[in-house]
Amino acid sequence: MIPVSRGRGCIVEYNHQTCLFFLPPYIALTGLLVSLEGSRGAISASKEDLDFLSTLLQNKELHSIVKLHKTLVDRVRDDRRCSPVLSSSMQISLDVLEVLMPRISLSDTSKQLFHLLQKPHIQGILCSHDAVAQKDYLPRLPDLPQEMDDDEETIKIVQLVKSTEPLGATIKTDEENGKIIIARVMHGGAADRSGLINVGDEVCEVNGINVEGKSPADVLQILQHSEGTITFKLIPADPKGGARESKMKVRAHFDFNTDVDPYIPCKEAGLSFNKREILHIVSQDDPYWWQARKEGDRNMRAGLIPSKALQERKIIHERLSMSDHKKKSESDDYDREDIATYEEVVKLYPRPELPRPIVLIGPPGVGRNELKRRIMEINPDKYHTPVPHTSRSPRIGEVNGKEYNFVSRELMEEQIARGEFLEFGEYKGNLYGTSLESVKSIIRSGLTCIINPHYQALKMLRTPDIKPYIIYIKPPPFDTLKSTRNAAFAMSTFDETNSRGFTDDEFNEILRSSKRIEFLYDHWFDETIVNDDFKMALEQLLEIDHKLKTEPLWAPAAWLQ
Ligand SMILES: Nc1ncnc2c1ncn2[C@@H]1O[C@H](COP(=O)(O)OP(=O)(O)OP(=O)(O)O)[C@@H](O)[C@H]1O
Repeated sequence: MIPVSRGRGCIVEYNHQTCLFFLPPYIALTGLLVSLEGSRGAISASKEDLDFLSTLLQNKELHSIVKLHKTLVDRVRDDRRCSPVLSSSMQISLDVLEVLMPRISLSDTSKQLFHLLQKPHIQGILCSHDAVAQKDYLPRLPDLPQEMDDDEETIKIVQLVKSTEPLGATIKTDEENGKIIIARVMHGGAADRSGLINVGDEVCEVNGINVEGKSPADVLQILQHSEGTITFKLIPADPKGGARESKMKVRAHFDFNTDVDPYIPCKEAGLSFNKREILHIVSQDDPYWWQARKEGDRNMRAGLIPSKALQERKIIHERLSMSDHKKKSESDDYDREDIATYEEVVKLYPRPELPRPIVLIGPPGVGRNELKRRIMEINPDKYHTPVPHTSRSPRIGEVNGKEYNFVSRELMEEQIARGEFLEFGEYKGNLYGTSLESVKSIIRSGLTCIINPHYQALKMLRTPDIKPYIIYIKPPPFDTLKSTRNAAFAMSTFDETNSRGFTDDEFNEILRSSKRIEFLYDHWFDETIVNDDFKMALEQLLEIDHKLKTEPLWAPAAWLQ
């Protein structure tokens, strides 16, 4: 008779006596081997089979697997050892990356760790760990009431302990049958964490009060007046399993105030935010109202925000009504193609070998050139600006590639037609321009490229192969603009000879043009510097550049795809 093992016990027929050992499986393996060797003569099997079995039972790998299995089984049994030590390993890894960033050049180990932590599969494991670890089943609830309806199979009774935290679910009247149903469950809220309340569940009773025929406002009143435990009697919707939380992060391109929004289905469930804030979209299940959290917000409950489609509709509607009220010339701006709502973003880590170029955008005359000139003067080995191209002939003393790249008019026209120039123009019969390739070659050289192109060049620059960091140089209000420029005897850039100060009309023109640039492009600005005090503006620019080289910063997700 060949020994057999069943489950964790082990039945061994040995000398026609049946013994039942409840031994750890790996010890049982040894027992089997002993019994096999001791009863070879009594077993009616070929020597070949017995040798095979004996070798198998001695196999080290088999012993290791059985041992591993036992360890896992023991751990799963022991609840305390299974609970996660933390649920924010992803955030910790990001913190570690930030700490490591300025130190990667110090040792190979920190460099290795820095690269390892950025690997998608490591981040994937950490994310999955946190998702599992964050499943919070607290608070512990009292026992369920004894009495149950006859049709108890279709009813579920959910008890939640009332706290200061909102329930995190909204209700509505079902249009077809007039019943109260769960309309939304906010991700991370108390209802969601309970895992017991789902969208579509029909509410029959709240704290023993039948809600049939009542309005959502009546039910809300019951909830507000209840103390301690809230008991819901629900008819479950089709159980489809909880929706998984999305990991999408977006930058908002508009302000949203839940208190003044006329369309939001439940103000209390809304999430107000400001333009440029980073939002973590946790659910897009509803076509009109997404659920989101603010990035870095410790409050785990998500709030309602308008979906991209809803916000686009709002913007189109606003533009149409504005253009109805304005003359054509005034409404031109509102024809801009971009309908900026949300942009998906990811954190972009600095790459010392490929520094991101700094692009200074602003109205002509605001001081971009002066800022660029001064930052290059302070650190000429670090910052470079592209050498422009021209079709004019070199003057005495001018060197090709230094003041200008001198090219023929035909070649420059061909390159312009192929879209290879960021910007170009004609002055006194000669073409001048900055090529995209000249920007790329500075990036490749490891230097920081700094440029101050016309704002129309932004579209061409904002691409994955350039990854620009766009800084908007904003003029201060009229009085400050005028007083700072006059005090510095600033030369007007509107005057071709550059030999006089700015006029009031020119200051107004700077402000007008800044409004237009903001309207058209402010969703692309990574940062804004108000150029009132020049020294402070320069300091801010240097700080931004330091941040750009040492910190992971949000950038369009499309750049990494
Ligand atoms: N904060 C400031 N305070 C005083 N003067 C300033 C300040 N910033 C710039 N200026 C002066 O304003 C003038 C115009 O600046 P600059 O040439 O840099 O403008 P710009 O934005 O490059 O305009 P353009 O694109 O038309 O050349 C210069 O004389 C500059 O020294």
